[in-house]
Amino acid sequence: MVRVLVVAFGGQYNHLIKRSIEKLGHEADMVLYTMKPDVNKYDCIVFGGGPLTMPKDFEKVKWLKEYLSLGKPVLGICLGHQVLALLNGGTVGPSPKPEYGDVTIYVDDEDEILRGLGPKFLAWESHNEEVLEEPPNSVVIAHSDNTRVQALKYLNGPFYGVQFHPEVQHTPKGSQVFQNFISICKS
Ligand SMILES: NC(=O)CC[C@H](N)C(=O)O
Repeated sequence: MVRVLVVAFGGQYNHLIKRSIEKLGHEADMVLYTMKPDVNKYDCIVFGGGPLTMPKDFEKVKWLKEYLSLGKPVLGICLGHQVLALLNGGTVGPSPKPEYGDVTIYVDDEDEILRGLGPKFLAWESHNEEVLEEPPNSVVIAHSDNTRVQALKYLNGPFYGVQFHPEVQHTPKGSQVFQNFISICKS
């Protein structure tokens, strides 16, 4: 069994991340980022979504950089994906075309985190900001018509980011993302 720490940023779907992981038979605890949760007893970490605006609020979440040096797998979702990108030297700012609702995601590289999801799938989106320039140590592995960086894989660690929400039922194949992440956590 894999033990996952879900770092919550106050997003309305954060508890669904915990539920998605538990449904797969694994353990997940959710702790608000302001509590600076101790990550020692967990195998991997998820950064959830939330109403913070990046990069304006980056100072508040900068301390999460500590987690990246531990070598544990990290999955960033929506805001969490934006935070992960900023921690790794990417650029985040207002979306030229914000997305809300069902969006088709095109898989550019069916890497381990998007295994079983190509060549395209439907996902739920809710964001006003996005990763405008990916970090130098990352590769864009999915895009949509309005957002160039829908998913990132990092080359400096087992880190992954998705702009869409795999945890809601409006993303029918979302559970596959968590299944893939759990497999990464196990390896
Ligand atoms: N749902 C979210 O996590 C939103 C993240 C961020 N505030 C944005 O609008 O892009």
